Amino acid sequence: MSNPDAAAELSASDVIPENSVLACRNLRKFYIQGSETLTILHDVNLDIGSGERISIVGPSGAGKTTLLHMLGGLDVPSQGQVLVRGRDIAAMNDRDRSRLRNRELGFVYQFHHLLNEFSALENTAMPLLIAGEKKLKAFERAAALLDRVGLGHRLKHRPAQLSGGERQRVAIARALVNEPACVLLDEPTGNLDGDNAEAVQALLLELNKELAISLVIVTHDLSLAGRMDRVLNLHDGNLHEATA
Ligand SMILES: Nc1ncnc2c1ncn2[C@@H]1O[C@H](COP(=O)(O)OP(=O)(O)OP(=O)(O)O)[C@@H](O)[C@H]1O
Repeated sequence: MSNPDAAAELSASDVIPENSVLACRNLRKFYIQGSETLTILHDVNLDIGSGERISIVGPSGAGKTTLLHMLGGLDVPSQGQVLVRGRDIAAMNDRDRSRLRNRELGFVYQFHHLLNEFSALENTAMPLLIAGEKKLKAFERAAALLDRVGLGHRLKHRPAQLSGGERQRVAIARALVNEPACVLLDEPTGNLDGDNAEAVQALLLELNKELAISLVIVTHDLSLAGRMDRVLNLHDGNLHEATA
């Protein structure tokens, strides 16, 4: 039975909403450099609901990528919790963290990070193959997703044989292939020209609607940021709702 006194001691920020796919509580990140402590994130609290789209903006060096890496379990916080569907990814061992990351999260970076020696199809199927899915099923699902992002005619092309916009669409297909709850994107349009950036933005919004996948986008592109449900500004190590 739950203890009502213990529950009363919880502050509002301790409560994780029921539809939370990704949350952090009292997140801090600092680096010790000699006798100095460089604090990047002071006390960040965040809740991302199912299908919700948020963008994180802020000046260069504010700690946006640091925060994204922490939310995705790619880096560990100095203090605080990162909760993926209510489970603290920061407190897990490497193996459990990788598993949870592979199952629940997808990643898209400014530079596509595709493997040059593999085709678009193989790159897209990779997270499923790593998770132990059978080859045939992994390739079927990857082909369907590549078709969905408009690259059904480029399955066998390697990254060097694709345009920048096409490479980014492969990276998006790869991020979605394991049907994650949330995709974390770091400047997904930062390396694209206007038309390609616009096409990738539109694609992300369509996929978010279709698949109810939450999106967390770090960007300097205010047009992309403005198309999210919430825009959060990272400033002086804290997140603030940006006012329109
Ligand atoms: N390993 C490290 N040791 C010390 N300082 C670090 C380390 N990694 C990052 N930093 C510092 O943390 C700060 C935040 O970096 P981060 O890349 O998160 O910023 P950002 O907001 O994403 O910047 P940009 O918009 O330019 O990409 C920077 O000042 C950086 O120098």
